[in-house]
Amino acid sequence: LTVPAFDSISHSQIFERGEDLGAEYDYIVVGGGTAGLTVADRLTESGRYSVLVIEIGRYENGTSVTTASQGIYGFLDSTLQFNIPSVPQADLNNRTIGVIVGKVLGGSSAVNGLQVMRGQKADYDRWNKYFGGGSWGWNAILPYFKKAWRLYPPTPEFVSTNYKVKWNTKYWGSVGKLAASFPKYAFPFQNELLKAMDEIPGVKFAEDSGSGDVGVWWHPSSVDPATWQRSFARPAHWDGVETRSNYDTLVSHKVTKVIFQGTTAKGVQYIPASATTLAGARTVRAKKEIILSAGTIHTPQILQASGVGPKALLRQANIPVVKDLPGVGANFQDHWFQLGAQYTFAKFRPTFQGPNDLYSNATFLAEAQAQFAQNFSGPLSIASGSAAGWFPFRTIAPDTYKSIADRYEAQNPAAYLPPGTDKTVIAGYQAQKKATAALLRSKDAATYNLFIRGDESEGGPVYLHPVSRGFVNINPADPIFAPPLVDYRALSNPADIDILYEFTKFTRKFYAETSIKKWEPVETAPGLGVTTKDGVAEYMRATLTPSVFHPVGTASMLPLKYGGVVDQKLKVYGLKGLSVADASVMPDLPGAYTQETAYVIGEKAADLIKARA
Ligand SMILES: Cc1cc2nc3c(=O)[nH]c(=O)nc-3n(C[C@H](O)[C@H](O)[C@H](O)COP(=O)(O)OP(=O)(O)OC[C@H]3O[C@@H](n4cnc5c(N)ncnc54)[C@H](O)[C@@H]3O)c2cc1C
Repeated sequence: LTVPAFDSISHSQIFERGEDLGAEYDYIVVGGGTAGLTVADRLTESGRYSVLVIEIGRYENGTSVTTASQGIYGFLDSTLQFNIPSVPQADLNNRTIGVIVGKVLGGSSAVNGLQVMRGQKADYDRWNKYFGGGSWGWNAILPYFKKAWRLYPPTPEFVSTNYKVKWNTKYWGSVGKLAASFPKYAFPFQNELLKAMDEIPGVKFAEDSGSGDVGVWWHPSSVDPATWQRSFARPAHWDGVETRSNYDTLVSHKVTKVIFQGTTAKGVQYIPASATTLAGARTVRAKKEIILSAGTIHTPQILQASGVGPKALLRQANIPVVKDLPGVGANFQDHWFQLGAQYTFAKFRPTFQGPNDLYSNATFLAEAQAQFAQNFSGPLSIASGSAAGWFPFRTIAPDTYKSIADRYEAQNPAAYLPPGTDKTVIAGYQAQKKATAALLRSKDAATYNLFIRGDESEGGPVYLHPVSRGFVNINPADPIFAPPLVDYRALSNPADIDILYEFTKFTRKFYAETSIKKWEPVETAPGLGVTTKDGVAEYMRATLTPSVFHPVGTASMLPLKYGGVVDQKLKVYGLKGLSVADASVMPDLPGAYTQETAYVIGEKAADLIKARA
């Protein structure tokens, strides 16, 4: 076997031809992404087990993945992503949304916006409660956050020049392979916005972005402070493991299905990523377990293509049923944005400059480049952001939150799910509905996120817990080669409109009634003329984007009676030798962006798998 010289970085043995692989490994990890590379690293550490990772994307270490500044270069390189057109969104004027996830060794962690944060304690405790207890609550998984991430505290200068910068190392480890570090600069107008947030009744600054609290916080980015390059799954969990002869990686190959003997997963079938037929398909066997880590969009596709999913769909696609599991592909969720309420500030200049000056002002950019070249300081030390507000629904809608939560809770759970939804999936939605209604009434879980950059124009909020539910299914006409059918079903539940109407009113109040008003905010969208709920709804239908690239939920960790796909040990129900470790197992969204949690799923999965080895 030859190891091609991909570049000077040493790493797991990498192959580009299926012919070069062994016939059998202890474990096969499908998808070398955020959680997948974490699992594979931990399983190979002891040398006791052999592991093969199969990744559809390529090995890439160019500037599009390594550049951390501005946090956009991975996103801008379309060769590193899937960009799947969604099903036209019936309640969004039939608009189609691009479903973007990573397709490269390192997965979405190689192309994401590098923002590092975790959900609230209440989120992880809720995941446990669906089972009536267990080992996924906040206290149980905090050690995995610490294991995964090493925090590099902000510089004294950053702390002294910015508003209420707080962090607490007790929520972080010091040995984790992933670096979480703070920029060395914040745009001064960001501080104006933060001061204004501090004036909102009931809002506090959290002691750390990882403390599991709501409020306002400064958060680090996944940036290695030694090089100021992106810290992600590949450098953290794959580079530097060249001494492990028990660890092989096949890139540029797509897993088409899991092969079963009865109900035991025995191996996988795979083809070159560019193949358009199964003519050259090969198989490789797993002695112990196959771990699906292909992400929320592709894990359900692989399960269904393998005969694990809702039986009616499988029959329609002529796929023999290995296990009728109605929850596979259901319960699809993402954070939403582009919710209107966008602002520019008439008095921004001449006092301030903002992130957009890096694109529009050559002198400003040249100065920033000189500062960055000197010691990684200045505006280019920022990835895509460093502070935001995370507010409970009752904070933003103190007069209406109860009635909105009550009305939502009283809904018939089947009324807003796709026709024909299995009764277990409906029961799961009912359980989630109860939990989400409680969340809407709670002080401890955020629903509204106002992400601020300190720019002349600021966008609207992010919606952290949409109640509409979508699905990701195989295309029955071509389960393997056609992209999956992704339907966000955004705004299919009218309770989302009730909630988003409150978002719009609150955002307006924030700009009109706090000290930020001195910079003369001007609402550019939807415009102050749009005041009624119907008017806001119409605007949402025309503009809302039902994704911030945080898809979850399509292989949910929920009880079987709630349409679950995996149990709390991440094993697929009713099958042997098959588990899932990626964002698809999150039963519902955390009230924060998802990468920290995806890594934690990988860390915990590895321990669970080793414990049953
Ligand atoms: C553009 C973008 C910006 C984001 N910004 C942020 C942010 O700033 N902060 C934050 O916290 N989160 C962010 N996220 C979300 C976060 O990165 C993801 O939640 C997380 O990385 C998902 O991890 P995963 O392991 O579930 O999937 P992934 O990391 O996506 O891994 C799945 C892997 O499986 C591979 N694969 C798929 N199908 C197959 C197949 N058939 N055979 C073989 N391999 C396959 C894929 O190529 C991929 O490498 C962002 C995501 C994106 C896409």
